[in-house]
Amino acid sequence: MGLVQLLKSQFLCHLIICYVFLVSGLIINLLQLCTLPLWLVSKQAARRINTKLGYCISSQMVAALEWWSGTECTLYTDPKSYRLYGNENAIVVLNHSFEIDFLCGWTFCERFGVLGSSKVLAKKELSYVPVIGWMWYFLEIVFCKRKWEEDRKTVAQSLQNLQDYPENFWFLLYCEGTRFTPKKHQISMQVAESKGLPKLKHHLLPRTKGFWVTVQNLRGTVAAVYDSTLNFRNNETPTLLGVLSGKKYHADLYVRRIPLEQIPEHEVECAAWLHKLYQEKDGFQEHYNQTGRYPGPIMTPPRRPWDLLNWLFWACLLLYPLCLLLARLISSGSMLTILASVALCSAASVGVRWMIGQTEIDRGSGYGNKEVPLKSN
Ligand SMILES: CC/C=C\C/C=C\C/C=C\C/C=C\C/C=C\C/C=C\CCC(=O)SCCNC(=O)CCNC(=O)[C@H](O)C(C)(C)COP(=O)(O)OP(=O)(O)OC[C@H]1O[C@@H](n2cnc3c(N)ncnc32)[C@H](O)[C@@H]1OP(=O)(O)O
Ligand SMILES: CCCCCCCC/C=C\CCCCCCCC(=O)OC[C@@H](O)COP(=O)(O)O
Repeated sequence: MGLVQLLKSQFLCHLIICYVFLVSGLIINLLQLCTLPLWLVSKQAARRINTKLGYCISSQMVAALEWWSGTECTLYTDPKSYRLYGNENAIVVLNHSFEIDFLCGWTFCERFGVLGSSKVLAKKELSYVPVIGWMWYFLEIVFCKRKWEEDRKTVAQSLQNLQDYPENFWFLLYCEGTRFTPKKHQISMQVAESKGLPKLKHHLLPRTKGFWVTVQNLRGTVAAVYDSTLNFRNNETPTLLGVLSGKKYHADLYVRRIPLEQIPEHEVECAAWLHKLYQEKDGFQEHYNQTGRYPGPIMTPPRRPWDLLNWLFWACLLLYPLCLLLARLISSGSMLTILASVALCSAASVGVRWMIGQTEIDRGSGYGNKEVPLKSN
């Protein structure tokens, strides 16, 4: 192990990165809260400011992936479509099998300049996660309870609010609705069978209602669907803790741009279209597993310095007072103050570990885990 790699694996480095993320994140959450009165005066100005503030948080995680772990992200796509990425609104459909798939998604957002404004249809539970979840309120992220009867109105309403969004955005949709596990896969394939649909090997059966309602409500606002299929080289199962420890991964993303006009308007046809799309995606994954690559040319955008500069800015701002505080603490010689500080740091570490746990599949929800009474087709 080289010296740099040894440094990256040190717990102290992880503590510093997490400290900067947590404290800067809470400061930014507070600044976001301060923009509330502005929403009444100028909604568009408030939105623009919040995309910048949001960028300051999410780009720290991207910087950890790109600059700290040195993970490489390769994009397979056609050059004609490539020119449009970042210059139009789009719905992104992505497979949901990896703990850091969202982070790779964010990395591409960063490289195409839409990180601050990126959107997702997220489970409601994530809105309670400090820093990221709180940031999302101000970025108008669409939350769902994964209970269609409750979601149908709220999701449609939140989507309609995006119709006059002042910046280009990508709206991410994980149609599988939950992360891939062998058990969830087995159950969803039973559902596929009962519906007379072909079985998928690498994906869960997509949930179609969220896709349909998104397409319906963003018609005229977004130009295309970016069908995106992600995989990692060497059968890696990347984790956020791995990234934090400086482990380098290699992500491959295959993107096809599908103009929105090609997607059927009627719900049943739209659902059938999505099922067909997932059958094709399954084929791409099989192709990847056999050949180690996706079809088409490689058009990888280079990483930009802004995420790193943002992290360095916050690190300088927050590490200096921390060092001063530590020096005073030690020189004070008060055992009580030192113990109280250690307790506070431990509590913060446990908090961050819990946040990281939100990305871990083993700690994932039970959604899609229950056998459903099947109606035969
Ligand atoms: C150039 C570069 C391009 C791309 C770069 C890539 C990406 C970057 C883009 C943007 C980045 C932005 C942000 C990223 C940051 C962070 C993201 C983090 C995480 C958030 C992700 C989540 O939280 S995922 C979970 C929430 N989302 C979803 O669930 C979406 C999908 N779900 C739906 O659409 C659902 O329909 C629903 C949620 C709207 C409602 O769910 P509900 O369960 O109530 O209803 P359903 O109708 O779906 O269920 C009943 C029907 O389903 C059938 N069924 C039953 N069991 C199963 C089963 N196990 N599997 C499949 N189907 C099942 C059942 O039979 C019913 O069928 P019907 O035919 O009767 O409808
Ligand atoms: C600069 C580095 C900072 C390191 C510290 C980072 C601390 C982590 C902070 C926030 C973590 C929250 C990120 C939320 C994104 C999680 C995305 C996700 O994968 O959600 C799962 C959801 O789709 C489906 O859930 P289930 O599979 O049903 O369960």
